[in-house]
Amino acid sequence: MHLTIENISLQYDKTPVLTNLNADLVSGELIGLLGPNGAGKTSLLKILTTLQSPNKGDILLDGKSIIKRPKLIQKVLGYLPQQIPYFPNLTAVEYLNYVAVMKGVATNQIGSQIKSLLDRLHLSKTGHKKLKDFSGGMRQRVGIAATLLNNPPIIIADEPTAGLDPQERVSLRNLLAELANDHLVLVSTHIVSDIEAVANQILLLQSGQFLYRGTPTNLMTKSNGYVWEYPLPHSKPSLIESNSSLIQRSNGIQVRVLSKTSSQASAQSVTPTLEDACLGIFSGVIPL
Ligand SMILES: Nc1ncnc2c1ncn2[C@@H]1O[C@H](COP(=O)(O)OP(=O)(O)OP(=O)(O)O)[C@@H](O)[C@H]1O
Repeated sequence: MHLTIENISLQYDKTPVLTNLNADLVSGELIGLLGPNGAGKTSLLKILTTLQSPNKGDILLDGKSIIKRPKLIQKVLGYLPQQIPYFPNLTAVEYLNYVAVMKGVATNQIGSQIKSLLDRLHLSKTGHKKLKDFSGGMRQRVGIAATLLNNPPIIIADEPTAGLDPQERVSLRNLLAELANDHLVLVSTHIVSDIEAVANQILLLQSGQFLYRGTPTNLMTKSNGYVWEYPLPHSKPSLIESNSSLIQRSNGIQVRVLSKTSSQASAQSVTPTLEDACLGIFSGVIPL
Protein backbone atom coordinates (compact mmCIF):
# COMPACT_ATOMS: atom_id res chain seq x y z
CA MET A 1 0.00 0.00 0.00
CA HIS A 2 1.11 3.51 -0.73
CA LEU A 3 0.07 6.52 1.37
CA THR A 4 0.92 9.92 -0.09
CA ILE A 5 0.82 13.09 2.01
CA GLU A 6 0.28 15.91 -0.48
CA ASN A 7 0.70 19.58 0.53
CA ILE A 8 -1.13 19.13 3.84
CA SER A 9 -1.77 22.27 5.89
CA LEU A 10 -3.86 22.60 9.04
CA GLN A 11 -4.85 25.55 11.18
CA TYR A 12 -6.61 25.66 14.52
CA ASP A 13 -8.36 29.03 14.98
CA LYS A 14 -6.21 30.56 12.24
CA THR A 15 -3.00 29.38 13.96
CA PRO A 16 -0.94 27.23 11.57
CA VAL A 17 -0.26 23.80 13.08
CA LEU A 18 0.89 21.94 9.93
CA THR A 19 2.34 23.69 6.86
CA ASN A 20 2.67 22.17 3.39
CA LEU A 21 3.64 18.64 4.40
CA ASN A 22 4.63 16.14 1.72
CA ALA A 23 5.74 12.53 2.18
CA ASP A 24 5.48 9.07 0.64
CA LEU A 25 4.84 6.12 2.94
CA VAL A 26 4.89 2.55 1.64
CA SER A 27 4.19 -0.96 2.91
CA GLY A 28 7.21 -2.87 4.11
CA GLU A 29 8.57 0.12 6.00
CA LEU A 30 8.54 1.26 9.59
CA ILE A 31 8.31 5.02 9.46
CA GLY A 32 9.19 6.99 12.58
CA LEU A 33 7.48 10.36 12.99
CA LEU A 34 9.68 12.23 15.45
CA GLY A 35 9.11 15.65 16.90
CA PRO A 36 9.13 17.59 20.14
CA ASN A 37 5.96 18.18 22.16
CA GLY A 38 3.53 20.34 20.22
CA ALA A 39 5.25 19.73 16.85
CA GLY A 40 1.98 18.59 15.29
CA LYS A 41 2.48 14.79 15.30
CA THR A 42 -0.98 13.93 16.68
CA SER A 43 -2.63 16.47 14.37
CA LEU A 44 -0.98 14.81 11.35
CA LEU A 45 -1.99 11.33 12.55
CA LYS A 46 -5.57 12.54 13.02
CA ILE A 47 -5.61 13.68 9.39
CA LEU A 48 -4.16 10.36 8.21
CA THR A 49 -6.79 8.48 10.19
CA THR A 50 -9.59 10.79 8.93
CA LEU A 51 -10.43 12.07 12.43
CA GLN A 52 -9.51 15.58 11.31
CA SER A 53 -9.84 17.35 7.95
CA PRO A 54 -6.92 19.46 6.72
CA ASN A 55 -7.44 23.03 5.54
CA LYS A 56 -5.39 22.30 2.44
CA GLY A 57 -3.90 19.33 0.61
CA ASP A 58 -4.84 15.70 0.24
CA ILE A 59 -3.92 12.21 1.44
CA LEU A 60 -3.90 9.55 -1.25
CA LEU A 61 -4.16 5.84 -0.58
CA ASP A 62 -2.88 4.01 -3.66
CA GLY A 63 -3.67 7.16 -5.63
CA LYS A 64 -7.20 7.73 -4.27
CA SER A 65 -8.17 10.59 -1.95
CA ILE A 66 -9.07 9.49 1.59
CA ILE A 67 -10.23 13.02 2.35
CA LYS A 68 -13.00 12.55 -0.23
CA ARG A 69 -13.49 8.84 0.61
CA PRO A 70 -12.54 8.22 4.27
CA LYS A 71 -13.86 4.64 4.15
CA LEU A 72 -10.94 3.68 1.87
CA ILE A 73 -8.51 3.97 4.77
CA GLN A 74 -10.91 3.15 7.58
CA LYS A 75 -11.22 -0.39 6.13
CA VAL A 76 -7.48 -1.06 6.19
CA LEU A 77 -6.33 0.90 9.23
CA GLY A 78 -5.33 -0.12 12.74
CA TYR A 79 -4.97 3.07 14.83
CA LEU A 80 -3.51 3.12 18.31
CA PRO A 81 -4.38 6.53 19.77
CA GLN A 82 -2.45 8.25 22.56
CA GLN A 83 -5.40 7.76 24.91
CA ILE A 84 -6.84 4.28 24.62
CA PRO A 85 -10.60 4.11 25.23
CA TYR A 86 -11.00 2.71 28.74
CA PHE A 87 -13.84 0.46 29.86
CA PRO A 88 -12.90 -0.38 33.47
CA ASN A 89 -15.55 -3.04 34.03
CA LEU A 90 -14.85 -5.08 30.90
CA THR A 91 -12.30 -7.87 30.90
CA ALA A 92 -9.59 -7.72 28.22
CA VAL A 93 -11.37 -10.47 26.28
CA GLU A 94 -14.74 -8.68 26.51
CA TYR A 95 -13.17 -5.42 25.35
CA LEU A 96 -11.42 -7.11 22.42
CA ASN A 97 -14.69 -8.86 21.49
CA TYR A 98 -16.43 -5.49 21.45
CA VAL A 99 -13.71 -3.95 19.23
CA ALA A 100 -13.74 -7.00 16.95
CA VAL A 101 -17.49 -6.61 16.38
CA MET A 102 -17.07 -2.86 15.74
CA LYS A 103 -14.31 -3.65 13.23
CA GLY A 104 -16.49 -6.19 11.44
CA VAL A 105 -14.25 -9.21 12.15
CA ALA A 106 -16.01 -12.37 10.91
CA THR A 107 -17.84 -13.96 13.88
CA ASN A 108 -16.13 -17.33 13.43
CA GLN A 109 -12.70 -15.67 13.57
CA ILE A 110 -13.14 -13.46 16.62
CA GLY A 111 -12.20 -16.08 19.24
CA SER A 112 -9.08 -17.32 17.45
CA GLN A 113 -7.84 -13.81 16.62
CA ILE A 114 -8.26 -12.68 20.25
CA LYS A 115 -6.50 -15.77 21.57
CA SER A 116 -3.57 -15.35 19.21
CA LEU A 117 -3.21 -11.62 20.00
CA LEU A 118 -3.41 -12.22 23.76
CA ASP A 119 -0.60 -14.80 23.38
CA ARG A 120 1.48 -12.48 21.22
CA LEU A 121 1.14 -9.60 23.69
CA HIS A 122 1.78 -11.75 26.78
CA LEU A 123 -1.76 -11.26 28.07
CA SER A 124 -3.11 -14.80 27.86
CA LYS A 125 -3.04 -15.30 31.63
CA THR A 126 -4.83 -12.01 32.32
CA GLY A 127 -7.40 -11.97 29.51
CA HIS A 128 -10.26 -12.60 31.92
CA LYS A 129 -9.31 -9.88 34.40
CA LYS A 130 -11.16 -6.56 34.42
CA LEU A 131 -9.30 -3.67 32.79
CA LYS A 132 -9.56 -1.62 35.99
CA ASP A 133 -7.21 -4.17 37.61
CA PHE A 134 -4.57 -3.82 34.85
CA SER A 135 -1.39 -1.78 35.10
CA GLY A 136 -0.92 1.09 32.62
CA GLY A 137 1.45 -1.03 30.55
CA MET A 138 -0.96 -3.98 30.43
CA ARG A 139 -3.78 -1.68 29.32
CA GLN A 140 -1.50 -0.33 26.60
CA ARG A 141 -0.90 -3.89 25.39
CA VAL A 142 -4.67 -4.49 25.26
CA GLY A 143 -4.91 -1.33 23.12
CA ILE A 144 -2.23 -2.72 20.81
CA ALA A 145 -4.11 -6.03 20.55
CA ALA A 146 -7.26 -4.07 19.61
CA THR A 147 -5.29 -2.20 16.93
CA LEU A 148 -4.06 -5.46 15.41
CA LEU A 149 -7.48 -7.16 15.28
CA ASN A 150 -8.35 -8.15 11.69
CA ASN A 151 -4.68 -7.75 10.69
CA PRO A 152 -4.95 -4.24 9.17
CA PRO A 153 -2.37 -3.58 6.40
CA ILE A 154 -1.76 -0.05 7.74
CA ILE A 155 -0.85 0.48 11.40
CA ILE A 156 -0.59 3.96 12.87
CA ALA A 157 0.52 4.28 16.48
CA ASP A 158 0.67 7.51 18.48
CA GLU A 159 3.37 7.21 21.17
CA PRO A 160 2.81 3.47 21.59
CA THR A 161 5.46 2.97 24.26
CA ALA A 162 3.97 5.47 26.73
CA GLY A 163 3.60 3.75 30.09
CA LEU A 164 5.56 0.62 29.13
CA ASP A 165 8.51 -0.64 31.17
CA PRO A 166 11.88 -1.19 29.40
CA GLN A 167 11.24 -4.88 28.70
CA GLU A 168 7.79 -4.14 27.27
CA ARG A 169 9.21 -1.30 25.16
CA VAL A 170 11.70 -3.69 23.55
CA SER A 171 9.03 -6.30 23.00
CA LEU A 172 6.68 -3.74 21.36
CA ARG A 173 9.53 -2.39 19.24
CA ASN A 174 10.24 -5.94 18.02
CA LEU A 175 6.57 -6.54 17.28
CA LEU A 176 6.27 -3.33 15.24
CA ALA A 177 9.49 -4.14 13.34
CA GLU A 178 8.16 -7.63 12.56
CA LEU A 179 4.83 -6.20 11.38
CA ALA A 180 6.65 -3.67 9.18
CA ASN A 181 7.89 -6.54 6.98
CA ASP A 182 4.53 -6.69 5.26
CA HIS A 183 2.54 -3.76 6.68
CA LEU A 184 2.85 0.01 6.50
CA VAL A 185 3.72 0.98 10.07
CA LEU A 186 3.85 4.63 11.13
CA VAL A 187 4.94 5.30 14.70
CA SER A 188 4.86 8.76 16.23
CA THR A 189 7.10 9.39 19.21
CA HIS A 190 9.40 11.91 20.80
CA ILE A 191 11.64 9.12 22.13
CA VAL A 192 14.32 8.46 19.52
CA SER A 193 15.41 5.13 21.02
CA ASP A 194 11.90 3.73 20.39
CA ILE A 195 12.53 3.68 16.66
CA GLU A 196 16.32 4.00 16.40
CA ALA A 197 17.02 0.36 15.69
CA VAL A 198 13.92 -0.40 13.61
CA ALA A 199 12.86 2.56 11.42
CA ASN A 200 13.57 2.47 7.67
CA GLN A 201 12.39 6.02 7.23
CA ILE A 202 12.27 9.03 9.52
CA LEU A 203 10.13 12.13 9.35
CA LEU A 204 11.37 14.94 11.60
CA LEU A 205 8.54 17.34 12.38
CA GLN A 206 9.01 20.65 14.14
CA SER A 207 6.51 23.52 14.35
CA GLY A 208 4.33 21.77 11.78
CA GLN A 209 7.05 21.39 9.13
CA PHE A 210 9.16 18.43 8.04
CA LEU A 211 12.80 19.29 8.65
CA TYR A 212 13.99 15.90 7.37
CA ARG A 213 12.51 12.98 5.44
CA GLY A 214 14.72 10.01 4.69
CA THR A 215 16.70 7.13 6.09
CA PRO A 216 18.25 7.19 9.57
CA THR A 217 21.62 6.37 7.97
CA ASN A 218 21.55 9.50 5.79
CA LEU A 219 20.56 11.59 8.77
CA MET A 220 23.51 10.27 10.77
CA THR A 221 25.89 10.85 7.84
CA LYS A 222 24.72 14.49 7.74
CA SER A 223 25.64 14.75 11.41
CA ASN A 224 29.24 13.52 11.09
CA GLY A 225 31.64 16.13 12.44
CA TYR A 226 29.01 17.90 14.58
CA VAL A 227 29.39 15.89 17.80
CA TRP A 228 32.27 16.42 20.23
CA GLU A 229 33.28 15.09 23.60
CA TYR A 230 35.75 16.46 26.14
CA PRO A 231 36.35 15.82 29.85
CA LEU A 232 34.19 17.87 32.21
CA PRO A 233 36.42 20.73 33.42
CA HIS A 234 36.99 20.51 37.20
CA SER A 235 36.57 24.26 37.53
CA LYS A 236 33.52 26.27 36.42
CA PRO A 237 31.26 23.24 35.73
CA SER A 238 28.35 25.67 35.51
CA LEU A 239 29.72 27.00 32.21
CA ILE A 240 28.42 24.05 30.23
CA GLU A 241 27.76 25.05 26.63
CA SER A 242 24.34 25.07 25.02
CA ASN A 243 23.36 21.90 23.10
CA SER A 244 25.48 19.82 25.44
CA SER A 245 24.89 16.96 27.84
CA LEU A 246 27.00 15.15 30.41
CA ILE A 247 27.90 11.50 29.95
CA GLN A 248 29.58 9.15 32.42
CA ARG A 249 32.41 7.26 30.68
CA SER A 250 35.06 4.87 32.02
CA ASN A 251 37.53 7.79 31.94
CA GLY A 252 35.22 10.12 33.89
CA ILE A 253 32.38 12.51 33.08
CA GLN A 254 32.49 13.84 29.51
CA VAL A 255 30.73 16.85 28.01
CA ARG A 256 29.04 15.86 24.74
CA VAL A 257 28.38 18.88 22.53
CA LEU A 258 26.53 19.41 19.27
CA SER A 259 28.44 22.07 17.41
CA LYS A 260 30.13 22.84 14.08
CA THR A 261 33.47 23.37 15.81
CA SER A 262 34.70 22.99 19.36
CA SER A 263 36.63 25.66 21.24
CA GLN A 264 37.98 23.04 23.67
CA ALA A 265 41.49 21.89 22.81
CA SER A 266 40.80 18.46 24.34
CA ALA A 267 37.56 17.91 22.35
CA GLN A 268 37.41 14.84 20.13
CA SER A 269 34.98 14.41 17.25
CA VAL A 270 32.79 11.35 18.03
CA THR A 271 30.33 9.23 16.06
CA PRO A 272 26.82 10.71 16.17
CA THR A 273 23.85 8.72 17.42
CA LEU A 274 20.40 9.15 15.88
CA GLU A 275 19.45 11.16 18.97
CA ASP A 276 22.39 13.54 18.34
CA ALA A 277 21.31 13.86 14.72
CA CYS A 278 17.69 14.67 15.64
CA LEU A 279 18.70 17.18 18.33
CA GLY A 280 21.20 18.73 15.91
CA ILE A 281 18.54 19.22 13.23
CA PHE A 282 15.90 20.47 15.70
CA SER A 283 18.32 22.95 17.28
CA GLY A 284 19.56 24.19 13.89
CA VAL A 285 23.18 23.17 14.60
CA ILE A 286 23.17 20.64 11.75
CA PRO A 287 22.12 22.34 8.48
CA LEU A 288 19.17 20.90 6.57
N1 LIG B 1 -8.12 20.96 19.05
C1 LIG B 1 -7.15 21.88 19.08
N2 LIG B 1 -7.45 23.20 19.10
C2 LIG B 1 -6.49 24.16 19.09
N3 LIG B 1 -5.15 23.86 19.10
C3 LIG B 1 -4.79 22.58 19.10
C4 LIG B 1 -5.76 21.51 19.09
N4 LIG B 1 -5.10 20.32 19.08
C5 LIG B 1 -3.77 20.62 19.08
N5 LIG B 1 -3.60 21.97 19.10
C6 LIG B 1 -2.29 22.67 19.06
O1 LIG B 1 -1.63 22.24 17.89
C7 LIG B 1 -0.24 22.10 18.11
C8 LIG B 1 0.19 20.69 17.74
O2 LIG B 1 -0.41 19.77 18.67
P1 LIG B 1 -0.24 18.20 18.52
O3 LIG B 1 -1.00 17.56 19.63
O4 LIG B 1 -0.60 17.82 17.13
O5 LIG B 1 1.33 18.05 18.76
P2 LIG B 1 2.18 16.76 19.15
O6 LIG B 1 3.44 16.84 18.34
O7 LIG B 1 1.36 15.53 18.99
O8 LIG B 1 2.50 17.01 20.68
P3 LIG B 1 2.74 15.94 21.89
O9 LIG B 1 4.04 15.25 21.60
O10 LIG B 1 2.85 16.85 23.07
O11 LIG B 1 1.56 15.03 21.92
C9 LIG B 1 0.00 22.44 19.58
O12 LIG B 1 0.40 23.78 19.66
C10 LIG B 1 -1.37 22.25 20.20
O13 LIG B 1 -1.52 23.11 21.31
